[in-house]
Amino acid sequence: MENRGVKRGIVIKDEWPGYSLDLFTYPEHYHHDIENVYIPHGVIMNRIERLAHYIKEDFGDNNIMVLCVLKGGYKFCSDLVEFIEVLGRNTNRYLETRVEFIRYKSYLNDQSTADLHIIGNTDLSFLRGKCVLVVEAMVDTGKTMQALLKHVQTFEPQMVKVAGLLVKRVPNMADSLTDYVGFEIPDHFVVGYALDYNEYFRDLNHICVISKSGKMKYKQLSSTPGFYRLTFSLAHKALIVPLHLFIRPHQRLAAMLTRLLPPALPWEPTRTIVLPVPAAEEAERETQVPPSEPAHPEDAQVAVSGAEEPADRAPSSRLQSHVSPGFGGLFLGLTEPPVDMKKADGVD
Ligand SMILES: O=P(O)(O)OC[C@H]1O[C@H](OP(=O)(O)OP(=O)(O)O)[C@H](O)[C@@H]1O
Ligand SMILES: Nc1nc2[nH]cnc2c(=O)[nH]1
Repeated sequence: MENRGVKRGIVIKDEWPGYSLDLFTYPEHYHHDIENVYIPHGVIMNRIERLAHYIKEDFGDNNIMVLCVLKGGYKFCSDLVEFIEVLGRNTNRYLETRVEFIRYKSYLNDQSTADLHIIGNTDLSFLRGKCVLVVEAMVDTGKTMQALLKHVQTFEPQMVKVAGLLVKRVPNMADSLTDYVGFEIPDHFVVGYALDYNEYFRDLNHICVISKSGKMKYKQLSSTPGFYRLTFSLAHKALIVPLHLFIRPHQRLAAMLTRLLPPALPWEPTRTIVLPVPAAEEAERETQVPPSEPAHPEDAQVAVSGAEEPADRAPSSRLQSHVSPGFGGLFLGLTEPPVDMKKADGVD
């Protein structure tokens, strides 16, 4: 099979207006949140089938170690692997596929942030000596893919290829990172087919351009501005350390004073605490690349803005919101969770 079009994929021109929403079915609740159907689900599927052919040709008789980049890549990966397996069943050359996952996160709203996190297991030693296919839904600035490929190479795989469903046409475009491209698209923020905007729209089957009102509706405010956060954190440390040393032995007095003092400061940076991760869940621990702040910004956003917490987050990240110890507790260094939370977590 001729591999023309595989490096750039189907090139969608800047002028492409997408299809009118009236022509397709989609979840009704997103009616005002998307501009158009940019790439219909059927077209996505057919393109993926074609990519499966290219990949099968290139990998020859080598088994494929698939590394799926979550969360955005989960639908693409699932459909791509399915097509590769179907091809295998219909020929006398069946390739074994094994699928592993890695989760990267860097976007808040429609902006790439300075914090690029690997969430979960960072040990990819299962890649050693293997023919690896990295599967990613979107290559935009290329920051995620560059970091991932650097990390992957440290585990000395035999070969690494990258399948990107969408590659964005932006200045300093990252097209050299991908070997198999579904579509090259203009610089629009697209959602659907597992691509999200603050965790919304992953359940949309088509790829669509998000509307202005959709952005407004699901926007998350950045947590306390950096300046206040830094000042607060320094002041907090300067006061807490000496106070903690003196008052900590008098727990009862401290608790009583806490009840008398006013609740949290209006600009308190976070109402989220990180619970200790039990040994069995150690593999779920969160790591940052490069190391910066310990908590995931997304989690702070949700807690501060009071937005609905995505259902999938709480159990995996072991983060739970609770009413903070407030002004008094802050200055007295009381950071234990309230009684009801301790019960919920089985702490005596
Ligand atoms: O090329 P880049 O500019 O780095 O952007 C690409 C990344 O952005 C999205 O992930 P996101 O950080 O939103 O996390 P998610 O996959 O969990 O939605 C997408 O799924 C890619 O992984
Ligand atoms: N959902 C979504 N995530 C992205 N990450 C980088 N670019 C995009 C985009 O256009 N849409």
